[in-house]
Amino acid sequence: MSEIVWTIAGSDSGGGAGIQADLQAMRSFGVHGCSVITALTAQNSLGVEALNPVDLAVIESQLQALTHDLRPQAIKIGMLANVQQIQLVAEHLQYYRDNWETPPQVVYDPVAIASSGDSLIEEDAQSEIADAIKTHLLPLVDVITPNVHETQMLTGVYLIGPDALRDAAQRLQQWGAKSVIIKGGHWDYPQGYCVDFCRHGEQEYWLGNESVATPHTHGTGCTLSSVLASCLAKGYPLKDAFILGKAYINAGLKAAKRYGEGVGPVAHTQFPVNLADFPQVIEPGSWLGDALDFDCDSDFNYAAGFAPCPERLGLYAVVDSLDWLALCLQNGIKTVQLRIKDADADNLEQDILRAIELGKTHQAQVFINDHWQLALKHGAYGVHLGQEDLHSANLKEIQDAGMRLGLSTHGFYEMLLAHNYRPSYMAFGAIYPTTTKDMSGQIQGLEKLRHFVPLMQPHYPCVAIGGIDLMRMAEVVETGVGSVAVVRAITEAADPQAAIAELQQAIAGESE
Ligand SMILES: Cc1ncc(COP(=O)(O)OP(=O)(O)O)c(N)n1
Ligand SMILES: Cc1nc(C(=O)O)sc1CCOP(=O)(O)O
Ligand SMILES: [Mg+2]
Repeated sequence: MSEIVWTIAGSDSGGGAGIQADLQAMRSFGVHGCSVITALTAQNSLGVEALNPVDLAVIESQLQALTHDLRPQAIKIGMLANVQQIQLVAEHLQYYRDNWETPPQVVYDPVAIASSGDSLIEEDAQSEIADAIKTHLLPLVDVITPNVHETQMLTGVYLIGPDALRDAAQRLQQWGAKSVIIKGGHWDYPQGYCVDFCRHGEQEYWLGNESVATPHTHGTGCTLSSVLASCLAKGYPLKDAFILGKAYINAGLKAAKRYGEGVGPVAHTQFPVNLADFPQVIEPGSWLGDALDFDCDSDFNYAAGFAPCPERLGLYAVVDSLDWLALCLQNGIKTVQLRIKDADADNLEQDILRAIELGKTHQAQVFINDHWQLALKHGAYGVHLGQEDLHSANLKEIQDAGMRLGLSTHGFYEMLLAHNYRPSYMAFGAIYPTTTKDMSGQIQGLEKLRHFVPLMQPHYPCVAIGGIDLMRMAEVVETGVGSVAVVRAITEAADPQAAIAELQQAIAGESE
């Protein structure tokens, strides 16, 4: 646990929200949480009995103490009770931005209304508070996470449908927030579903799942923003943090219990491990996409459920020529991919045809990268596609031909997007830095592989790829992954035949 995250928020005497929820969520994600308390709310499960903002000097002293020693990678901001508190926190954020070598990422949950329906800001100052948030705080915020009421309060946009959410998010971005996550917990659109929206720069992400039927939802907003801050502190991209936040909340709602006579707290569990807790990535063409009126490319041929391949693919060689492919097959590798990146290569079709024939001769699984039309034309065992290919390839034809489909993923969001298609296998990369391909910003590491494998391997053969060599094979195979794909470990080996034998042995030895 080396990352530090601060929460600047109110204390909830009832123990379900505010600082009390934030620190529990941070612990679940393995970061060290520090607190700056802005208000001592007197709350229980029935409502807010008193607000009690903390003096500015007391907030200042907490911030100073943490600044002197425990500098954070991310800050979660929750309840700020008045305009003066907003200004003070904004001054500090500006200072960190101007003076620290690596300023923290800032996640702001603009807490205004508790789940009991009670206001958490000084009510007679609502409009000044909204103005101060827009003027002082939003320009310093990386992610703002309002619920439907808070979005309407801040933007004046009435959230009647997806376009209204887009419009509201853009307004919040115009005031300075880099990214916006609008929580759909109170939205109930489509009925019985919980849909959340993220606008990150110009990019949009929509996640949805059936609403969890429980009245015990106290602290969900605080918890989500704390998970986001924790994941950002650990270097996760926002779209992955968004997925994990939703999954953690879903698990917490399912496990939530009654404490007191009113709204109980969302439970705090662990880093999400059950696929059933994860949300669905909503895409155009899907049922939820249609319900939300998403535009769909007319030539998009959505298909899900592809022919199976062996549960464990073992050593998987990815090569760029017929000669390498033949050498791998002759040396006993049973899964090989022909990855020719030059679409105008001489003899491209001829090489693909020959690769498919060689695969049949050796009773091996030969996958063709990218060139799905030629793979279809010549009856390949399978194709390997990237996520960017999903809307251009004719998935229906690939499925109808009984051809296997392998899909690349880079992180939790792409993993769930790939899951929508029920492919024949799923690849996770890049596990380590590699020089074969520019994978900057997409290095997953072993810790994430350890999460991906138990989530997906019960459903698909899983493949680890990127920077893997003989030295690293043992720790990769230890994650339980059933297949390891390599390029340079074979093609740049001094003795490729010996390297293949050693790699095969390392996989077999470790998975025994
Ligand atoms: C087994 C395996 N995993 C991932 C990839 C990468 O595929 P993609 O994202 O389509 O990128 P390119 O290989 O086309 O550069 C792969 N080829 N094989
Ligand atoms: C082709 C490829 N795809 C990756 C992904 O993560 O999607 S990593 C990668 C390169 C793998 O090469 P090497 O074994 O030489 O590191
Ligand atoms: Mg590709």
